[in-house]
Order: sequence, then C-alpha cells, then structure tokens
Amino acid sequence: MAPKLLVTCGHLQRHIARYRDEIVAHGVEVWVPKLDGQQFGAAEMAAMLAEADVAVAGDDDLSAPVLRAGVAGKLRGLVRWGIGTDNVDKPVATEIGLPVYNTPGMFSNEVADLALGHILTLARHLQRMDRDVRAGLWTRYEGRSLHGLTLGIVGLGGIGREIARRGVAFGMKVIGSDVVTVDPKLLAAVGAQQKPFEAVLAEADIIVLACNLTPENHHLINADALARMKHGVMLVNVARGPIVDEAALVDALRSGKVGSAGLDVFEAEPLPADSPLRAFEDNTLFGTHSGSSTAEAIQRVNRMSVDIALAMLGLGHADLANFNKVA
Ligand SMILES: NC(=O)c1ccc[n+]([C@@H]2O[C@H](COP(=O)([O-])OP(=O)(O)OC[C@H]3O[C@@H](n4cnc5c(N)ncnc54)[C@H](O)[C@@H]3O)[C@@H](O)[C@H]2O)c1
Ligand SMILES: O=C(O)[C@H](O)COP(=O)(O)O
Repeated sequence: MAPKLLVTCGHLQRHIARYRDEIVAHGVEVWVPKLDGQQFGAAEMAAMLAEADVAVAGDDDLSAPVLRAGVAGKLRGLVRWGIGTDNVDKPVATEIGLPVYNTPGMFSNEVADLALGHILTLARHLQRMDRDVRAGLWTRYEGRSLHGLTLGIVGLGGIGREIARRGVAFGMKVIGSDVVTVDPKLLAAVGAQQKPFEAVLAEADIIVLACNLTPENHHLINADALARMKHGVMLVNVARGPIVDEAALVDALRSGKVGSAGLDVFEAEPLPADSPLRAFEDNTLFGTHSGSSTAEAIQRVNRMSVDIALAMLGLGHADLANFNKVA
C-alpha cells in the first residue's frame, strides 16, 4: 500500500497543488484533510496520525497522547512547519522514537519585518490616522522619534538578531537578553549588546519579545516584569502569546505603564470576542499570528517541509542530516 503523507498545516494545504505530482511520482499518497478552524484538535490529530506514515503539521495538537496514538498506528515521522515547537511534546516524541523536524531560520527576516511594522505603526499612530482619514477626520498626531530610543529584545536568536539589525538601522540603541550567552560575533554583526533580562526591562523604551515558548517562559512578562519596565513602554510580541500574562498587560495598559502594545500572538488564538484587550483601540495593534506569512517565506518552508517528509520515507533528493531534528 502507498505510504500516506498527511498535511494538516494550512500553509502547505493551500499550496499543495504545487507539490502533489512530485509526491505522487514517488509512490506516496497525499492526504489533505479539510481544515475548518485554525488547527486540528487532539482527537482529530490522533485519529489521522495513526493512519499516516509521515505528516506535515502546523500549530495542531501534538501532545503526548496524540503522538502515542500516531506511533501505535503507522506514523514514522513528523515535520513541524515553522520554528516554534511548543505544541509538540518533544520528550515523549523522543521516548517513543518518533523523529520530529522543524524548519528554523527560514523566516527570521519576515518576522523581524513584522516587528518593525508594529513599532513604526504604534510610534507614529499610523492605525489611528488611517481610521480617522477614512472617517472624514484630519487629526495630526504627535508620535515618538525612534532615533535615540533604546530597543530591548528578549530572545537574541534568529528573529531577535534580525530585529536588532533593523533597530540599529533606525538609529536605536539595541540591547537584548537571552538565557544563553550569544556568540559576541553574531551580536556585533547586528549591533546588539547582550544584557541581563532585568536590565532590558529597566532600560528599554520599546521591548520586543522574540524568545521561544518553554514551560519556564510561560507568563515571563507578568505583573512583576511589567512593573520593572519604564512608564509608557511599548511592548511588541511576535513570539508566542502565553509568554505574556494578558490580564497583567490589560492592567498595565489601563494604568499607562504600558503605553502601547503590538501583539501578533495571543494567549488564545483567535483572540476571543470578549478579550479585555479589545477595549484598547488607540494604543494597540493586533495581528493574526502572521509573522511568517509572506508568499516567499511560505513557499520556502513548504518546499523544505515536503523535502523533509519525503526524506523521512527514504525518498526524494534531500538528506535528512541537513535538517533540524528536535526530537
Ligand atoms: N509570529 C509568528 O508568526 C512567528 C513566526 C516564527 C516564529 N515565531 C516564534 O518566535 C520564536 C523565536 O524564533 P527564532 O527563530 O528566533 O528562534 P531561536 O531558537 O533562534 O531563538 C530563540 C531565542 O530565545 C532564547 N530564549 C529562550 N528563553 C528566553 C528567555 N526567557 N529570555 C530571553 N531569551 C530566551 C533562546 O535561548 C534563543 O536564543 C519561535 O520559537 C516562535 O515561537 C513566531
Ligand atoms: O513558529 C512558527 O514558525 C510560526 O509561528 C508559524 O507557525 P504556525 O503559524 O504554524 O504556528
């Protein structure tokens, strides 16, 4: 029977026509289940993974019981489209011998561009001006000059360093924190200085979150961390929603401690209709977890995901050793 490649990731689903003939030519069946929401839940994923040989998944439920159900069936390998693997139970995948790959570094530029988009929009009130002009108003807002401000980046990995490079280009002093000591040559190349987390909180006028979500980073930005920031700080999150305690952020927006917030990601996605964050219309900018979403980046990562999936089946031209194994 032909091995099955399951595609639950929406980005690859939308462009699967580009790869279907190539995959089928390798004797592999392509299985693209209908994606009604943003991602598949545990029950659906468990049932599908058990019937698939390999899968390319997005932010779907890849918790322990789901992975165990997969390997109890036919599953031999998993590709997590993109960078973040916080939805994958990696220790369990390792324990049960399920190889899991991701595609790091494939859209650092794109996510960094998005972060700067948030910063520029909030600093110069672009979203308010656009809204006002459309409503027949001609309000002349007073923004902030970026030149001379201190940009603080939490997480100096691939995305964080690209944000740093852009910050320097805008004339900002760039500092950043990380839980590891980042190679000074990499930092020098982008003009960033590594400092302790506390110093970044205290010194930055704009703080961008670019770290990965781990159990330790859940609510890293809580009431205590917010209290240590400058009054009126701009907070931008292009990493993962649960890094920020949204209830504490709402309080900080209300008090003016946080002057503005750009959020591409949320604790619950899509953002619930009754989220108290919605009350802040003038000083927030919301995104749809779309940091990676450019045509170019999606095509790049789709190509790589298909290559990894085929290589896990021992097919195609790519060598698995060239890809990033996370479990
Ligand atoms: N908004 C989006 O659409 C989007 C797109 C891609 C990635 N992301 C998120 O961005 C994250 C970062 O991506 P990346 O490519 O830069 O990953 P990366 O692994 O290259 O860098 C992450 C860095 O964060 C550091 N870090 C971890 N915990 C930290 C903490 N408490 N304080 C400071 N630094 C900490 C790590 O040591 C690492 O250097 C991903 O894990 C993903 O969750 C979001
Ligand atoms: O971590 C990532 O690579 C990005 O957030 C994109 O992944 P997702 O949109 O599938 O969560």
